Amino acid sequence: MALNGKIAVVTGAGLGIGKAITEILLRNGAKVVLLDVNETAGKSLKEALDKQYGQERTLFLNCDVESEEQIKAAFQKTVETFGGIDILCNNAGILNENEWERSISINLVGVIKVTYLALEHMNKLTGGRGGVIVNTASLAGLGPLLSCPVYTATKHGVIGFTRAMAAASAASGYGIRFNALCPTFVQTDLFSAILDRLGQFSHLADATQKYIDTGVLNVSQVAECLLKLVTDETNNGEALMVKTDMRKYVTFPTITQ
Ligand SMILES: NC(=O)c1ccc[n+]([C@@H]2O[C@H](COP(=O)([O-])OP(=O)(O)OC[C@H]3O[C@@H](n4cnc5c(N)ncnc54)[C@H](O)[C@@H]3O)[C@@H](O)[C@H]2O)c1
Ligand SMILES: CCCCC[C@H](O)/C=C/C=C\C=C\C=C\[C@@H](O)[C@@H](O)CCCC(=O)O
Repeated sequence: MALNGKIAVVTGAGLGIGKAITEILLRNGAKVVLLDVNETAGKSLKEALDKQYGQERTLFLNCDVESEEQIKAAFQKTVETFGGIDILCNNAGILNENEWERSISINLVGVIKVTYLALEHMNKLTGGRGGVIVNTASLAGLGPLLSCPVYTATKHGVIGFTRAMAAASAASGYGIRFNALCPTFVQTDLFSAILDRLGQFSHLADATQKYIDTGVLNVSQVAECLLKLVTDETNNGEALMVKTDMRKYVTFPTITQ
């Protein structure tokens, strides 16, 4: 998929991995709608991007992925402004074992809500032009992160949802590819704040450090892998594992093996 003229929506675009995803999509020719609950971060990034790319290439909308109403309004505004949606990056997420229900609501339910509402605009069977949806999961979606069991569960759910949607889309003719991005630790605000977010598992901070010692990515390294999942049209139903020393498409058990 060439990105020139394509319309992308990125959730959690204001900071961290979402900001890097936004920037790499812009660099490669897409127009990007930035959705974030953090209005300050979103407006600040929009201001900076306007100077670099012009005001017409981006749109910032304050949107909480927990709110169906706000998501609907954001997609309506996106279609009114740019004419459609080709790429969706479900990136917004939190890590907070103290607020585990909210973690589920944002990391998993939010991905499902945004995906289902985007289908109304992207699905070829309902007048859309197809495209690609990439969900930011995590290495914790492939194996347990012992100090964050609910976060681990949300990311396992994101990968399962992504792979099932990829199969459903292919079998139904939606014209939409679905892929999951599974990075290890990445230097962002989420990562920096984790010692206060482990809740009843705070005693496992030292054990967690042993995982962290395997390496920490920068956001640009993650964005490069996102670009691959978006542009390589052979990628559907993939979970791309990203570590500091390797990238690998994960293989999963199948019903016949
Ligand atoms: N940092 C890591 O180590 C790491 C590793 C693998 C995967 N991830 C995942 O990457 C994604 C981005 O994380 P990050 O590290 O860039 O975090 P971050 O905290 O730096 O940025 C997350 C962004 O999402 C926004 N956001 C949070 N809740 C939201 C909501 N309800 N609605 C809309 N926007 C919301 C925040 O305002 C923020 O701008 C998350 O899904 C996270 O689970 C992070
Ligand atoms: C404490 C910071 C949390 C950041 C959250 C972010 O999503 C990063 C998670 C990073 C690592 C998770 C590691 C899990 C590792 C093991 O369970 C391992 O079995 C994973 C399986 C994949 C593999 O290494 O082959």
